[in-house]
Amino acid sequence: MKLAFDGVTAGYTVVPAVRDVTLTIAAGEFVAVVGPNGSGKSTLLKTVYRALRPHAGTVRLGDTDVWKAGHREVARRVGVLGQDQDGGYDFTVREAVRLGRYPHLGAFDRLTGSDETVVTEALTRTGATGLADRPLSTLSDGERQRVLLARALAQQPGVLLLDEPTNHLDPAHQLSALNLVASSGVTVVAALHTLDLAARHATTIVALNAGIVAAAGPPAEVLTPALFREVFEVDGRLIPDPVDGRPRVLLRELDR
Ligand SMILES: Nc1ncnc2c1ncn2[C@@H]1O[C@H](COP(=O)(O)OP(=O)(O)OP(=O)(O)O)[C@@H](O)[C@H]1O
Repeated sequence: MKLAFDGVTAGYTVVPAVRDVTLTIAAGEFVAVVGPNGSGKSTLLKTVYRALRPHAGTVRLGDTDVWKAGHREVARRVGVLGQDQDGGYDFTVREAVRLGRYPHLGAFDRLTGSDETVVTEALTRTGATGLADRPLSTLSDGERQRVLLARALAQQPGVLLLDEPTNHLDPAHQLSALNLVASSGVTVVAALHTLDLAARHATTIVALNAGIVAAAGPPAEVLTPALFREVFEVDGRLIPDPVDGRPRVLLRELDR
């Protein structure tokens, strides 16, 4: 599903946290939103899942203005893996993942066999099958993050919003989680701090600096030495991976 921001300005006080963001994200793209702490990455995502109404501008999912559509319609189309989302601690893992199906059900509907198949598949794809009967409250941070990703996938959304989806994951699970969402065919917008993961997995990088889009485009066009210096205040460069040629990021402290 296509996602478009047109002149979006949003924030928590009179000072906007994101300013005049205009971006069109085609169906199936994997967009990594990168930027320093406080640059507005989470804020931009919140305008899509209706956690923060923009002061100005529109956010469109396909042809639907998300702030004019019903809450339920947006909840069906947008899957969210938020930052330190608790996910309902009294649930078992399987129950938590089942919640992903609820936006698709009517008020008195129950999950069907095909809903259960989707839940089982999401658990399998995220490597969480072995956790299915555990209470969510007993999981490690990384295990819980995988389960919440399973829930977002079980929702079969048109757009998947991921706010630092890998911050608790070990290296193998970081790579598998990003490969999984990249190959899902769903439009993905992920706020990522690890620039190497962003460069390797994203089709498009959006770099935010103090709430403004500093650059947007393919990794090799956006992640230039000048951008690393100006936006991230590091000495950075992109090099091809010696094994598969995909872009990798090398970072050093800036010589001042
Ligand atoms: N609930 C809030 N109330 C007031 N200000 C907020 C709130 N949430 C975020 N902000 C401010 O809005 C700005 C953008 O924050 P945001 O969380 O979008 O940044 P971010 O790029 O996701 O940061 P990080 O990399 O640290 O997670 C920051 O200046 C932040 O202090």
